[in-house]
Amino acid sequence: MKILVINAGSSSLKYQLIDMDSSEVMAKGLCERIGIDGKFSQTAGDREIKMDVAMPSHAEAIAQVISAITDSENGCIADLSEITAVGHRVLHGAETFKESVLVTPETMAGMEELVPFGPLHMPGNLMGIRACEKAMPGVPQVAVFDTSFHQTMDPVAFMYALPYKYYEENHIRKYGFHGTSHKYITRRTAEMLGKSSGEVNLISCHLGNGSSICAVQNGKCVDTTMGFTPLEGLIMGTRSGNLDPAAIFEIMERENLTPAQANDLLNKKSGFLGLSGVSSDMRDIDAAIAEGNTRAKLARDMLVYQVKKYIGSYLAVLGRVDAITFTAGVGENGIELRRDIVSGLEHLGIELDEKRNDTRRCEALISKDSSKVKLFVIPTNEELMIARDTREIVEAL
Ligand SMILES: Nc1ncnc2c1ncn2[C@@H]1O[C@H](COP(=O)(O)OP(=O)(O)O)[C@@H](O)[C@H]1O
Ligand SMILES: CC(=O)OP(=O)(O)O
Ligand SMILES: [Mg+2]
Repeated sequence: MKILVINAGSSSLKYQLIDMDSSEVMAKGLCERIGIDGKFSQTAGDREIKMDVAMPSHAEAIAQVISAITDSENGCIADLSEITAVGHRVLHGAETFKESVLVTPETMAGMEELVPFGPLHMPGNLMGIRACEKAMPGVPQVAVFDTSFHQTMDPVAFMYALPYKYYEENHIRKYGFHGTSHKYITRRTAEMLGKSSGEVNLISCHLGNGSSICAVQNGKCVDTTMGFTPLEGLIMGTRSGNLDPAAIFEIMERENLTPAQANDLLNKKSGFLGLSGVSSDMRDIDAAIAEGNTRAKLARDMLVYQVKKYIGSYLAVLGRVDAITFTAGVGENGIELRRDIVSGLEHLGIELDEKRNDTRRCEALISKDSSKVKLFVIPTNEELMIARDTREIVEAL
């Protein structure tokens, strides 16, 4: 069974074509700068494609993906009919979709209603589904939600202390995101500890362009840092993370901003980019720090401080913690960042092994043998999780 997995972001689209029988990733690629100019790359075995392609919307990106995987020279399948099903990452399931679902006219209508809950991601997610429907009519498609893994949170963790009617009537509450990644990290961490998922307590740190931390008890999410949207929690590439809402009312009044402009300010102009004035990208932040940029250093120090603070609070929530796992672009590559996050936590049984920590982008135990809490780096694999859910739903049809 060959499954195409589409992970559509606000301005990018990652994809993998996976042969589920052999677990082989037949092709893997990335469409970047959708809506700006358009850059495309794909690897299929030892064959590579890299080119500039105009991609005004996600529809052109999907067309490019299809053309690349079926390319006679550098592709990996002769015809689209080889694809059994398509799995899509969808940002927001809210309280409507607690688990992955088959895409039907009804579920599609339900997802349309959630666009206001995820204005940066949902339009691209849904456009990706529609474009695949058009290119592969009749091929089953499955939606896998970033929110699903967090559905096990208790109301004490997910409620906001707003007038209750906003929860009852408008479903305003914490949902949490990166759930597919946190679920994968939970499973892999359990495997590395020689435990079943249901036995493991961990703190999963997904630190990328978007970042979130998840507290997992007996394999289930009990709390997470992102909220109603992926804006809450940690400082991120362009997102502010937590702040006093009164601060934004003050700015809105002062600069006469509309709610949409304020949303844009917090989601796209804040975080590392807004603080440093340099970039949203951690590699650029590191380079700026090396040149003595104090605002870039402040942004990085804030991330370290905030992750440390959440680790402390989730240790309190969980009681026993078997492991802390780092994943995503910054978590997998940030050797010094990981060191700084866990330094000073030795009294809590968290002991980093500096030599083991000298690793990037591969699975590794990075704590000392004497460390009560094990520390791991595990590259995330959202695409594999999406493919597995897709197979399960399609096989049950
Ligand atoms: N070698 C590296 N060292 C430090 N940070 C890195 C490295 N490689 C990638 N990153 C950072 O990872 C982030 C992107 O993470 P990623 O998980 O790919 O993001 P997303 O999926 O949210 O787009 C960027 O800030 C990037 O700078
Ligand atoms: C939910 C979210 O923030 O996703 P990403 O990290 O891909 O931006
Ligand atoms: Mg990501």
